[in-house]
Amino acid sequence: MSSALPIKTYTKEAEVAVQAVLRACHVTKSVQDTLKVDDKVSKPDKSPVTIGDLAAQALITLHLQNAFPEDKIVGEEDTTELRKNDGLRNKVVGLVNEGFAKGKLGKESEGIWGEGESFSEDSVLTALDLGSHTGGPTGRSWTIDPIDGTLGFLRKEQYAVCLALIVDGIVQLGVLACPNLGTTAVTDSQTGVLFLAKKNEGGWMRSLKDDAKWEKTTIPEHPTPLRFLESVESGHSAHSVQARIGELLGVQEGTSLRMDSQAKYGALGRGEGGCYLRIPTKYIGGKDYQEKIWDHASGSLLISESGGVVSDMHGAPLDFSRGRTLSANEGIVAAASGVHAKAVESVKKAIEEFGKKV
Ligand SMILES: Nc1ncnc2c1ncn2[C@@H]1O[C@H](COP(=O)(O)OS(=O)(=O)O)[C@@H](OP(=O)(O)O)[C@H]1O
Ligand SMILES: [Mg+2]
Ligand SMILES: [Mg+2]
Ligand SMILES: [Mg+2]
Repeated sequence: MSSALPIKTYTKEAEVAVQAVLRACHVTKSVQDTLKVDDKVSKPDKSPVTIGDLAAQALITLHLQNAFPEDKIVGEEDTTELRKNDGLRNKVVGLVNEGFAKGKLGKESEGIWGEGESFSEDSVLTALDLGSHTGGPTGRSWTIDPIDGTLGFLRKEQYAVCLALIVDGIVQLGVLACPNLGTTAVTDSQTGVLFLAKKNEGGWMRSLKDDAKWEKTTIPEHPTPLRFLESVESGHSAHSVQARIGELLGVQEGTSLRMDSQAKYGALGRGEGGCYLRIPTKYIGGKDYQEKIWDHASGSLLISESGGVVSDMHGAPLDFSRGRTLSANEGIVAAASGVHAKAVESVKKAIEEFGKKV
């Protein structure tokens, strides 16, 4: 198992969450290396889902179900595609069982729950169906994004396996694994990084590859050079507005770091960049979109626990108590403490310039 966890409360939850995410990464890594055309389908909203997303969510849920049977699950994926596609279903069940196969994970899995267990098709489907909980302001629920940045995963670029515990609407614990992120910089050799955050206790990271020591994550007050982090997909955030915000903030031209997934929060959390912007495309004529809680729970906690500030684009705190989406919020501004206020101000100015009042 992973080296002793650095936190004092919610330790069992963190241990189970880290184990589940490590197993899920084992599966997503092997899927990313060998993905075939028919291992991917389109969901009704036209976004892609792969056998890796489905297997990882089932596998994480099986861990949670075993350790915390009363807890609710808010997962991105469901069984719609699997129930109508035999080939996909068989592959996903096979992958879940590969994830649990004895010895597969090496030293890290020795003696942990589930090693060598085998799960039936029924238990895999039931586990995935558990993810349909509505969330909300009371009780304990886990939110899972089994592959965040599926488009990046398909391009063999950045993606993240994300799991967070929300108690009475507040994110208490976040685990974020970025299998293709360099350990010291976004651009270094890609060994993968595991991030952990616990409300009021801090943020940490360690290499995903080995059982390395946890190091604290910290965001300097004024990172230099100031760069901003943004999505790769132009359909997911308004790049043109973000470029203007960058100018207003004094970001040098050509220094934005584009990467898929909550890997952006991971990079920011350890001091790279300085400002993560997510301005909705509706401000440049795109469709309205509500952010999903699984896309921000782990990452936003990592930022606030590493000395940064996270809000929506108007400066309001993110409200995870509203259900499956951040329906009380619009867009995201996550930044170093010395940058955040000016970033929110610049958002307002840039949006006004783009002709829409906020
Ligand atoms: N229209 C629109 N606007 C904003 N956000 C959207 C939109 N459509 C999808 N999504 C969500 O974006 C998640 C991945 O986006 P990222 O910005 O992290 O990465 S990317 O570079 O855009 O791929 C992606 O997460 P995954 O589905 O887990 O890949 C979606 O939840
Ligand atoms: Mg998706
Ligand atoms: Mg996502
Ligand atoms: Mg996803």
